[in-house]
Amino acid sequence: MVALAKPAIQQFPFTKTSCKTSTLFPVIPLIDLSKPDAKTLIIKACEEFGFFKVINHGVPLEFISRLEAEAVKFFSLPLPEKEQAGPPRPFGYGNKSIGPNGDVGWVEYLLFTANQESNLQRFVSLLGKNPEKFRGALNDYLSAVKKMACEILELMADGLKIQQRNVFSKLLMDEQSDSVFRLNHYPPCPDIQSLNGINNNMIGFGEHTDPQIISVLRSNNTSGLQISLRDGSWISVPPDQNSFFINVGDSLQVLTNGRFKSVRHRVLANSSKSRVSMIYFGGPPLSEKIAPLPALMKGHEQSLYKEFTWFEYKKSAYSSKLADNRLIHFEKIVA
Ligand SMILES: C=C1C[C@]23C[C@@]1(O)CC[C@H]2[C@@]12CC[C@H](O)[C@@](C)(C(=O)O1)[C@H]2[C@@H]3C(=O)O
Ligand SMILES: O=C(O)CCC(=O)C(=O)O
Ligand SMILES: [Fe+2]
Repeated sequence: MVALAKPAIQQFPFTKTSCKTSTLFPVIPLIDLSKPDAKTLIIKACEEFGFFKVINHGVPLEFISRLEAEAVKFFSLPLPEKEQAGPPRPFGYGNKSIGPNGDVGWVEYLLFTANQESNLQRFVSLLGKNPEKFRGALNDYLSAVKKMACEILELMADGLKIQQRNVFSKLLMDEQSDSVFRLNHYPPCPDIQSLNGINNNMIGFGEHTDPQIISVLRSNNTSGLQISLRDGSWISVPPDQNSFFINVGDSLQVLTNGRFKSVRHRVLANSSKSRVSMIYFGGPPLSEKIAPLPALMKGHEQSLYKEFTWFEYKKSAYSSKLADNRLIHFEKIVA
């Protein structure tokens, strides 16, 4: 008997619209970095959502549009040309396959190290006709976004009443910081409305938490990003091309002994518009011990986590599937 191959589109994961979605529409916390109440609101947002939107961020809009234009130019190249910049392990072009463990999404992407000195030498020359332009746009964007991420981390330390203001930001500022940058392109998804007579949403990027300390996300004006609330329901994040969205990562959850929660998020493909996003994942040096900060431990408070380095966490993360709860292996069993 000849087995019929599934139509290509059915090999992708879907969510049905009947999936639990929130009916209360809580508003995504909005932080104006120029206002004095920013640090208090950031703490509240990190505790309640692990996610917030930032305005008055200081990143020149010209840096954003220049990098977006370079990304769009690259993703418009014929597939064989883009594939010359792959595979994405550890850095380069990837298409549909996400990570090393069989996850797939309706997405193509470029992964870079965010360490600008070592960046790009190897594959920048493959990034289209004018790699210098790409490199310049990337470096300007990365410097400005890293500065903003550090400012936010310092406001967090301040808001948590930690004396050492740079306790988090120094991890990103370290020359050995293991930070990553990603450009994602979600092409418009073919019409899948009527598959099986149910409303389906194609998964662009499956649900997950980010393993690092902090992620700084910017997208064009196409919707798709959703975050999961504490009750497990999903809410859509209205896109805003002039703002940034901040995710608490797993490592920040541990550094705050669970006071901040890393946010579960995903991207649904859009049926008519393409989405382009750029995300800076601020991570510590590989040798850094990730453990609750002593300054945050009250009285006899115990660490909720076993001791580990970022290298150990990353190794474990990269052997997991996208949707897995990666922190569970590092939680202490408290009697
Ligand atoms: C399935 C995977 C992709 C990922 C590595 C992993 O094994 C689990 C974590 C994933 C993630 C999510 C946030 C970032 O996009 C990313 C670059 C990261 O650091 O962890 C991806 C990894 C990836 O795409 O390689
Ligand atoms: O592309 C997006 O908007 C989010 C992607 C994401 O969560 C990731 O790359 O880790
Ligand atoms: Fe993510």
